[in-house]
Amino acid sequence: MLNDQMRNIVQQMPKAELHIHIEGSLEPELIFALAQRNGVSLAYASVEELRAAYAFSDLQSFLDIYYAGASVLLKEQDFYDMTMAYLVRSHADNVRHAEIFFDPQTHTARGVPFDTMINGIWRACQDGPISATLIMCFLRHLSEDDAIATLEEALPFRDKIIGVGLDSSERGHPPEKFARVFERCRQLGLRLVAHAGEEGPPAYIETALDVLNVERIDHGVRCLEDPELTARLAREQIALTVCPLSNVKLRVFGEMEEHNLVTLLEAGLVATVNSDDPAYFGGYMNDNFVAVFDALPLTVAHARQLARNSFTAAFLEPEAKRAFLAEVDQFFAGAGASPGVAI
Ligand SMILES: Nc1ncnc2[nH]cnc12
Ligand SMILES: [Zn+2]
Repeated sequence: MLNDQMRNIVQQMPKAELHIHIEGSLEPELIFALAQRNGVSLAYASVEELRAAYAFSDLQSFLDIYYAGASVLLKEQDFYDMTMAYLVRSHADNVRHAEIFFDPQTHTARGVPFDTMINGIWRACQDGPISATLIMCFLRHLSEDDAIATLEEALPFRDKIIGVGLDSSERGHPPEKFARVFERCRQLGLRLVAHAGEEGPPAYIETALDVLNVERIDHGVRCLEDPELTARLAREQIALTVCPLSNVKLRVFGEMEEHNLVTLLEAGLVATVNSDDPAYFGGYMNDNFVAVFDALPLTVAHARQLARNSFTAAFLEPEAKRAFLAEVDQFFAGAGASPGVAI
C-alpha cells in the first residue's frame, strides 16, 4: 500500500508527459458540451451513459469509442478548449512539459481542415501553463499513401511539429508498412517515435528501431518476451513511454499488480510513466503514478528515476533538459526521503 509520504512525493515531483493522445483527453462532459455547441448528435443519452461504455476488452474496442468521441471536434476553438483543458489539468499534477500526440487523419477524414485542427491545438500550447510540443501521429490501420498525403498537408506547419509517431490498431500493421514516410520525416529533421509492443509482438519493436529509426518506443512493454531485445534497449538507452492505467484497461496486463514496470526499471531500461488517453483510462499523470506505486514494490529511488527518465527522454533542447533535471534533483534532495526506502 502507498503511504502518505510516498504519495506526496510522486504527486509533487516535477515530471514530463511523453505519451498523451490529445483526443484521449476529451472528457465526457466536454464531448457533450461540444456536441451541443456544434449540433452533433451522439449515440449516448448522457455523460453517465457514455462513461459506462468505457469498458474495453482490447485496443480495438477502445479505438472504436475514441474515434466516435472525437467526432464532436469541428472548430478551431474546440481543439483549443480540449488542449487547454489537458494542459491545465496536467499542470495540477506537476507536469512541467508535455509532448502531445495528435491524429490529423481522424479529423481530416471527417472534412475538418488541417489548419483548423493544428491552429487550435497549437494556440492552446502557446497560451497554456506548461511547456508543450506536438507530435503528429499517422494512423497505422490506414495506408502509407494516406500517411504521405497527411505529411504533405502538414508541411506548411512544419515549425509547429517536433516529431511524428505511429498509433491506432497495432496487430497486423507492422512498423515496416510506414518505412518510406518515416524516412521522409527523418530527412525533414522530425523526431521519430512509434507505438510498438503494446498488443503487438517484440518483433514490431525491433522493426520500429531498425526500419523506421525511431528514437523512443511508445508502450514497448512486451519487450521482456525477448531477452536480447531487452538487453539492446538497455544498452542503447531507448526510452519506453509506458502507460500503466491504459495497459490494465486494455488488458495488456490483467491487474496492476502484474504490471512489469519494476522489471523494466531493474533491467536498466529508460522507462517513463504516462497517461495515454486519460479521459478513457481512469486518470491523468498522478493517477498513473499513484496506481503503480500502490500496486508494485516501487521505492523513492524508482520515483526519482522515473522523474529523471521523463526529462532525459524528452525532445527538449539541452539547456531546458538540464534545467528540468536539476529541478528533479533539487526536489529529491529536499524530499527528506532516502533513496533506498521501500514503501
Ligand atoms: N493506446 C493506444 N494505442 C494505439 N493507438 C492509440 N490511439 C490512442 N491511444 C492509443
Ligand atoms: Zn498511445
